[in-house]
Amino acid sequence: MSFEIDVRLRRGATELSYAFETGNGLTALFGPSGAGKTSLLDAVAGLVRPVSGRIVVSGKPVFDRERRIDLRPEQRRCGYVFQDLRLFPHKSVRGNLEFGWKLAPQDQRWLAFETALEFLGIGHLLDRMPATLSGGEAQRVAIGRALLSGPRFLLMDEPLASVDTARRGEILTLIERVRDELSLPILYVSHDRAEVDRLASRIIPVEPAG
Ligand SMILES: Nc1ncnc2c1ncn2[C@@H]1O[C@H](COP(=O)(O)OP(=O)(O)OP(=O)(O)O)[C@@H](O)[C@H]1O
Repeated sequence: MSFEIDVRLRRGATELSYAFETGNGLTALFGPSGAGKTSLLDAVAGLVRPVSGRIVVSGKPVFDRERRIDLRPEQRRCGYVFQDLRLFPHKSVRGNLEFGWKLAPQDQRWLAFETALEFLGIGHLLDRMPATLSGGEAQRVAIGRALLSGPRFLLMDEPLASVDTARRGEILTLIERVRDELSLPILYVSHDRAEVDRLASRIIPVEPAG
């Protein structure tokens, strides 16, 4: 199993619950705005603490309320590509990538810096600042920063949201390569049915609470 999830979260007045297990590959969380997709990614990353339940990734419990397990985000080794990318605006592309790279202890790095540049096609962007990048370029840098942190699994929140239509195919192909060539378990959020049909080996519907 890649992700074994059975948790309840509280977000403001809203209670959200999720229960599913996934195999390898890319699992899509699919549902309307406000249904609780990002909240679940945040809980898997360790940024939101569930009120109860457990989250296991590739056999390792990262949260288990009953067993009092709650690993810190950096102990979970997750690569998170945020919906709004969150590149550091004051750092160059190189600086952003190096930030991811430095997060990983040496023995947990499985992707060389040069290989990441080649894989993502971003070598020519190293000295650019994030504000000067197109949506697709910024997305590739955000994926690079996540991969360079030596993750055991990836969380991707609407990675096509800030990419214009002309470039979507390019990023979709890149995500397929991440899925197939790096064999990392991926939890992927989208509300675009065609996108999840193309990418996902499993689709988990997330419905609004109540
Ligand atoms: N920090 C917060 N405080 C209070 N309520 C929150 C908070 N974050 C999210 N919520 C609420 O929790 C619910 C789930 O939000 P979440 O962002 O997880 O949904 P989503 O499915 O990812 O939506 P979208 O597709 O619009 O990103 C919503 O009702 C939202 O208003």
